[in-house]
Amino acid sequence: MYTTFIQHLEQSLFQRFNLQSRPIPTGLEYKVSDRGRNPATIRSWCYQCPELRKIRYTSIDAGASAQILNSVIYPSPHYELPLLGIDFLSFGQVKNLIVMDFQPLFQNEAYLAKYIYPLKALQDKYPELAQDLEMKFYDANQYFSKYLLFAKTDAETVRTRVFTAFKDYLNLYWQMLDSVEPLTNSEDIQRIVKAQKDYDQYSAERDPASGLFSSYFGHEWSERFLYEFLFEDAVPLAAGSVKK
Ligand SMILES: C=CC1=C(C)/C(=C/c2[nH]c(/C=C3N=C(/C=C4\NC(=O)C(C)=C4C=C)C(C)=C\3CCC(=O)O)c(CCC(=O)O)c2C)NC1=O
Repeated sequence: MYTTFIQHLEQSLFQRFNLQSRPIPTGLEYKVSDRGRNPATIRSWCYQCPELRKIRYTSIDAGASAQILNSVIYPSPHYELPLLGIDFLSFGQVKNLIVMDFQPLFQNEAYLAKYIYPLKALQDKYPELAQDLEMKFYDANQYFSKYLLFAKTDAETVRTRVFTAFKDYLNLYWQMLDSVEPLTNSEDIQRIVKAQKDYDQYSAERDPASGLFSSYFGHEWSERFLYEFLFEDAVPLAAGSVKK
C-alpha cells in the first residue's frame, strides 16, 4: 500500500542530501511475526546528513491485515524547524488513518507564524484530508499543528489524493529547510536539542503503536523498538512503574 510513498520519500531524500546510514540497533531493523492472521514484517531505515540529524522510516506489511508507513525527520539542532511526522495506517481496505504534519517544537505565536502558518495553504488544498478528528492518545496542542493532514479515508483516496498531498507537504518541508537561518548561539541550539528530546519522551510515552508492536513482536521487542530506535532520546519509565 505504501511502497510508492516510500520510494518517493527515498528518491526525494537521496536527490537532495548526502545521506549517511545511521545505525539501527541490532535486531530492530527487521523482524517477522507469525502471530497474526497474516505474517507481519516490520522494516526500518535510518539516515543522517548535515541538515537532518535523524531521518527514520518504518514499514509494516501484514498483508491484508495491516499496511503502515511511519516516519519522523529530525532537523539538525541548528535549525529550529518543526519535525516532519508521518503516520499512514491501513487496516484492511476500509480503515485507513492518515496523519502528516510539521510537528512544532514550540507553540508560541512567533514560532507558529514562521514555521506553521505556511502550511495553511496546503491544508486548504486538501480539505477532505483535514477532518478535525479528535485525538485520544495525543494532545492536539502539543507537537501538532492546526494545519496537519488528519483523516480517515478509503484506499483509493490514499493512492490518489493522499499521495499528492504527501508530495506537497514534503516539498514544502524541503523549501522551508532551504530558507531557514541556522542558529549560531549555543544556548539557542541547546534549546532545540532539549525540545527534540522532549518530543521523544512525550511520544514514547503516548505512542498508540506500542500495543500493536507487542501483539506482533512481543512486549520486550516492542519496548526496545520504542526506546532504542523510534524515540531513542526518551528515557524509559522507572522499572515497575505503571505505564500511562
Ligand atoms: C512505527 C511507528 C508507529 C506506528 C506503527 C504507529 C501506529 C499508530 N498510530 C496511531 C494513531 C495516531 N498517530 C498519530 C500521529 C503520529 N504518529 C506518529 O508516530 C507520528 C510521527 C505522527 C505525526 C504525524 C495520530 C495523531 C494518531 C491518532 C491518535 C489519537 O487519537 O490521539 C495508532 C492508533 C490507530 C487507531 O486509532 O486505531 C497506531 C497503531 N505509531 C508509530 O509511532
